[in-house]
Amino acid sequence: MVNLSKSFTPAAIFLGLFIFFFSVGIFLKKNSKAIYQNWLFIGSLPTIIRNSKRLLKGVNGIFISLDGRGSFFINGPIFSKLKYFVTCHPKNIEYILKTDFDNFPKGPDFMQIFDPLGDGILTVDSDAWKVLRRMAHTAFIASEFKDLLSNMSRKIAEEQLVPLLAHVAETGSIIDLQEVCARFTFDVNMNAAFGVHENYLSTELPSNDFAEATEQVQKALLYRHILPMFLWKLMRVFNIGWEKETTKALKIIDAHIYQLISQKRSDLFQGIKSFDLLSSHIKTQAQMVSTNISSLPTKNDDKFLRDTMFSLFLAGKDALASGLIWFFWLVSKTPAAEAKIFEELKVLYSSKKREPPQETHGWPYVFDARDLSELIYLHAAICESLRLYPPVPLNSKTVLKEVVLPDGSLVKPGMQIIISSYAVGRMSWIWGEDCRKFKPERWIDDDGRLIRHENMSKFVTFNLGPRTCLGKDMAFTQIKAVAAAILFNFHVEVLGGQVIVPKPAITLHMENGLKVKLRKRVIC
Ligand code: HEM
Repeated sequence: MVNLSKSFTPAAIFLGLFIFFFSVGIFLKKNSKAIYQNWLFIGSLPTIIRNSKRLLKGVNGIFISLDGRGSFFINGPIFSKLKYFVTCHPKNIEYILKTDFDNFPKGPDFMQIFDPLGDGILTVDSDAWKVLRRMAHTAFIASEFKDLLSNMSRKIAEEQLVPLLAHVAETGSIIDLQEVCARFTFDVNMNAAFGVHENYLSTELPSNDFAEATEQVQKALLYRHILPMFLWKLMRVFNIGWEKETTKALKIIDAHIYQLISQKRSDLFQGIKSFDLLSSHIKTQAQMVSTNISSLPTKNDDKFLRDTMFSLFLAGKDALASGLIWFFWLVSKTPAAEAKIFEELKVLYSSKKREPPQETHGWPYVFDARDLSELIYLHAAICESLRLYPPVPLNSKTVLKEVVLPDGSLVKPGMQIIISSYAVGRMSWIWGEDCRKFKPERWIDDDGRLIRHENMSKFVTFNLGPRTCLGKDMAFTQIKAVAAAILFNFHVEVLGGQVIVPKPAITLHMENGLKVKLRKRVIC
């Protein structure tokens, strides 16, 4: 079994500062009864650092103790800019993400933390974002792109995923399903973004420099969120710790992406047709430049394409892998839900079997993603798992103008707003007393139709408003394809005794992976 998560050691400078700040904090403790501790001078830095591994549960615990208030403030050190307003209140969230959208940009600090992504769609605000959003939207809604996605997910499931899992089942070995999902989404997103097939998911579980460099960058992004900016910038200047590793990783990433752009330009020049996101962006960029529609970020240079494509690639890859792994875990713990998903797939399988011309439907059977789009219970189960384990559990915004939010909280310029989608799904006053239960039925009405909580502010997994996730349809297509390929062909047995906890990261992964054994299913 390959384990991609290499250990990550914070630099000594960080430890030294932490011990110093923590001791001073004990001495100057302001309010020992506070649920979360705010220390004079150093604010909540020790608490944040100490709890960084359990940040989500910690924040969730605070919300539970606030008994329906849904918001709280938390201070950073006075010498830093860390002043947070944390909320899971649906009305606040709707106001911030939708109603008063322009007042809550991501802000310059976000851009600095995420500078490995350059001026891509995930980092920029205002006019620059609008141009990128338009370009990406054009690419995502193209029917050729949608076809590319369903054909490719079927191909990867048929030629890589199922053969790998069949091998695991035959040999009786144990596999980390989280790693399998990560490799699947890497291949899918390389195809979708760049139109290339890396074969990262294959029986040999090969290494891949680009995949590993990407993972390194994501780790750095997490620590940049936790530490004061001056500290990680200092580490970058002195080229130490994870900043040193990040610089190395970025060289690998840049070299690979620039090579892919150059190859794509040459293919397009030769008239070779492709419908991936890079091809679409190269074409739109050329049109915009030639018609002078906008000179903003659409300069005809490769740096623009590098930033755009790396951002799109990252936006999809990790969220998708995270969505998949929590889904499998929740389903494995809920046999009744698993049985209903299987029954639904069996009905679909039988209807396909009757269709002329007869195909050879022996084991394994891989569904066409387009056929899966109508399955109600599967869709509901995916929504339910995304509610409990939103792949992007925290979202941050800044404040331009002082404003009173719907719950009465006053937020001021300079404050950082943290929206906890993780907590939204776990509050009884939002989702009812059984909010912690995995219950796909809550998404289905009495007539057996899907309830579209997706459009309401209590389901913020894909964001709300103008910056709603552009890959939502793609996410459902891919999760359904993998769920059907695995659950229809295999019994998944999650090994007992595993500690399943979220890993500290920007996206919600499992700290220790998910070790499983597989058995072939008999389909009759
Ligand atoms: C289960 C899977 C996914 C979830 C839960 C998810 C969730 C989100 C969330 C919460 C945001 C807002 C982030 C922010 O404002 O900082 C976002 C933005 C975005 N997502 Fe997804 N995402 C998923 C999959 C995908 C996929 C497969 C793609 C395809 C590339 C994608 C593309 C994007 C893009 C381009 C944005 C930026 C939108 C903008 O700022 O205008 N996402 N997503």
